[in-house]
Amino acid sequence: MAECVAASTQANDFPVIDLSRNTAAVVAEIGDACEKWGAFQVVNHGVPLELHAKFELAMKKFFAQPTEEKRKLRKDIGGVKPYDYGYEEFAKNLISINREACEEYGQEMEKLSFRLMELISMSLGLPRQRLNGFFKDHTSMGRLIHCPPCPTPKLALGTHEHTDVGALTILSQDDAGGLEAQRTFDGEWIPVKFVPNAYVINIGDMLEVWSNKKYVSLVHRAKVNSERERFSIPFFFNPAYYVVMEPIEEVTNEQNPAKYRAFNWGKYYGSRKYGNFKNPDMDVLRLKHFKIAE
Ligand SMILES: O=C(O)CCC(=O)C(=O)O
Ligand SMILES: [Fe+2]
Repeated sequence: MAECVAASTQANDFPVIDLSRNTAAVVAEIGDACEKWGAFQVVNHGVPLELHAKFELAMKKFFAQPTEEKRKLRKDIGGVKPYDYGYEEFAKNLISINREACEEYGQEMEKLSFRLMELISMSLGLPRQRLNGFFKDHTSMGRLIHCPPCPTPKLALGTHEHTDVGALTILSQDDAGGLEAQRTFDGEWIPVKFVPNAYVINIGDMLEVWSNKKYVSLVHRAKVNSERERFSIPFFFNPAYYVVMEPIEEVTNEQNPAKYRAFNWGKYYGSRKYGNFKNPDMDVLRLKHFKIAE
C-alpha cells in the first residue's frame, strides 16, 4: 500500500492531502482546496505502489519501441496525437506488454475516482453517493505522455494550457516536473511540485457545473526541459454519455441561481475530444457556451 507522510503545505502551492486521515478532516481539506485551487495532491491513496511501478514500467517499454512501430498506433485527428488508452490499436499494444498491470491499474483508478467523488460530494454538503449515479456507465479514459528532452524548451510546450473537460483527473507526474497550474486569484503560473508517490487531482469542467462554480476547473499546462525526458499519466474520470449536465439542485437557491443551463455530456465530450488538439480557435463546445448571464 502507498505509505508516505503528507509533505508540508506551502501557501503558494496546492495542499497535499493524506487520505488515510479521518473522513471529516479530509472532506474539509478537499473542500478548501477545491475552492481555492481547483486542485490538490493526495498521498496514502490506497493505490499499491508496486502496481503503479509495474504500470509505469509497461508505459516505458511502450515508449521505448521503435518510432515506426509507435507511428502505426497514432490517433490521427490532426495536430498533436496523444496516446489514449481509449484508442484500440494503442490499447492492444500496451496490453500486450503487461495485461495484468493495465487492467489492475485501470481498476485502481476507477476505485480512487469514486472515493474522491464521494469526498467531494460531502465537501459540497451533499450525501456521500449523490454524484455516483452519473458514473454508472462512465466514459473515463487514461493517457500516457512522454516528452523527450528538448534542446530549445522555450520554443516548445509539452501540453498547451487547458482545463480538463470531465469531472476530475488523477495525474501521476514524475520527478522531471514540468506541470504548471494557473492560480485562480492572480492568474500566476506556478509549478506543481513533485511529491513522491502522490497523485495530482484536478477539478474538471463537470465539477464546476455540478458545484455551480463553487469549484472552478483548473487551468494547467506542462513544459518540457532540455536535460530530462518526462513522463506523465493522467486518468480522466468522466460521466456517462447520456448524462444531462446542470448545477446540482441542492447546491442552487434564490441567492445562488444556476450559472449554467443544461447540456448533454456526450455532445460536449465529443466536440472537445476531436477538437482539443487541433486549432485552438476552432469552434468546439466550451463551458462559456452554457453560461447563464448573471
Ligand atoms: O503533460 C502533463 O503532465 C499534463 C497532461 C494534461 O494536462 C492532460 O493530458 O490533460
Ligand atoms: Fe489536463
